[in-house]
Amino acid sequence: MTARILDGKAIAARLRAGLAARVAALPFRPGLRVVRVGEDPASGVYVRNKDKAAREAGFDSATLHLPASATEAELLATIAVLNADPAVDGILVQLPLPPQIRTEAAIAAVDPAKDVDGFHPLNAGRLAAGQPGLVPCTPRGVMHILAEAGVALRGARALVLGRSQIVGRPMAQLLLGADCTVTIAHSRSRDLAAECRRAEILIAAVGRPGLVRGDWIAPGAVVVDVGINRLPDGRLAGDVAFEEAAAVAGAITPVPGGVGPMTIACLLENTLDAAIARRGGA
Ligand SMILES: NC(=O)C1=CN([C@@H]2O[C@H](COP(=O)(O)OP(=O)(O)OC[C@H]3O[C@@H](n4cnc5c(N)ncnc54)[C@H](OP(=O)(O)O)[C@@H]3O)[C@@H](O)[C@H]2O)C=CC1
Ligand SMILES: Nc1nc(=O)c2c([nH]1)NC[C@@H]1CN(c3ccc(C(=O)N[C@@H](CCC(=O)O)C(=O)O)cc3)C=[N+]21
Repeated sequence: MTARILDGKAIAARLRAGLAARVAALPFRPGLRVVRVGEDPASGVYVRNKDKAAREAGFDSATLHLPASATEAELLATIAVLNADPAVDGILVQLPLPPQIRTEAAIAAVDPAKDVDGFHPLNAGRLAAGQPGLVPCTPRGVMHILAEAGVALRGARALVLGRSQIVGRPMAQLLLGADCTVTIAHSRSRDLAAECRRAEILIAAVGRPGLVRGDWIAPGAVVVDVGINRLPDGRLAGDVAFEEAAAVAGAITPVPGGVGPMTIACLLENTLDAAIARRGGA
């Protein structure tokens, strides 16, 4: 048996085309601003891909670049200007930040109504409380992939590997909200392989290339690989050993071409949602 490949790149392209049509019908252009501090190399690709996708879909998109030596006060002042700018609907502060800046302070400074990353504690709290708000892009993208693949969520046993604020936790909240039976595993979990083998839906978000082996996967399971790891030879690899897993799973996302492009499409979706919530026009 060989797994169905869930083509995130194609799903993302369709999602972006739908967003572009909705943006074209608005009397204004939704505004997105990415704030980048310093030169984290992994962030470069992401920021460029995002800018291109945003412009193609008709968004007013720009990146503000502060030097690696910028102080926390300088970053907070930049965010305050964007919070006050009525043309700006979405603000994303690119992570990681240099060590002199507290990540929590930067996240908390963004107006929750413009927090298109969904990282602000108010939006994280809304998600945990089952209230509407801005949801982190990567987990939102995973939910789109599961929907497109026709995966039945109600009552399904889902395992989320990873408990970060930006991926694992919000992922688990969304699956719980969709009536999955959710387990969250992490670096202190006792028997990861056994936890994985119980899962009908397995979401890997750990940042360890090839950690999830083929014999950890239940036959027919749906495997979503969020991991994006740069190997020494320059290639990208997921958290799942793809060839082994694809021989056992029912469906699986590749890396690249899986969750990554969905993150960018959902950033645009969040920006459009934020723009409509702020200005009307739905
Ligand atoms: N596709 C996309 O668009 C995106 C992809 N990513 C990728 O997803 C991956 C995860 O990102 P992120 O959540 O930010 O990472 P973090 O490093 O913030 O979190 C990793 C999580 O995995 C757990 N973990 C680490 N090692 C192990 C292990 N050996 N066994 C079990 N659990 C482990 C950690 O446990 P503990 O809490 O105990 O430390 C932690 O909860 C990365 O590869 C990242 O590049 C991230 C964002 C977007
Ligand atoms: N505030 C903030 N929000 C983020 O959402 C955020 C961030 N900071 N910091 C960095 C991570 C990482 N991330 C990626 C998104 C898309 C791809 C992506 O499109 N990947 C392509 C491949 C790109 C390539 O070829 O390198 C793919 O998987 O097919 C990758 C990585 C968002 N992040």
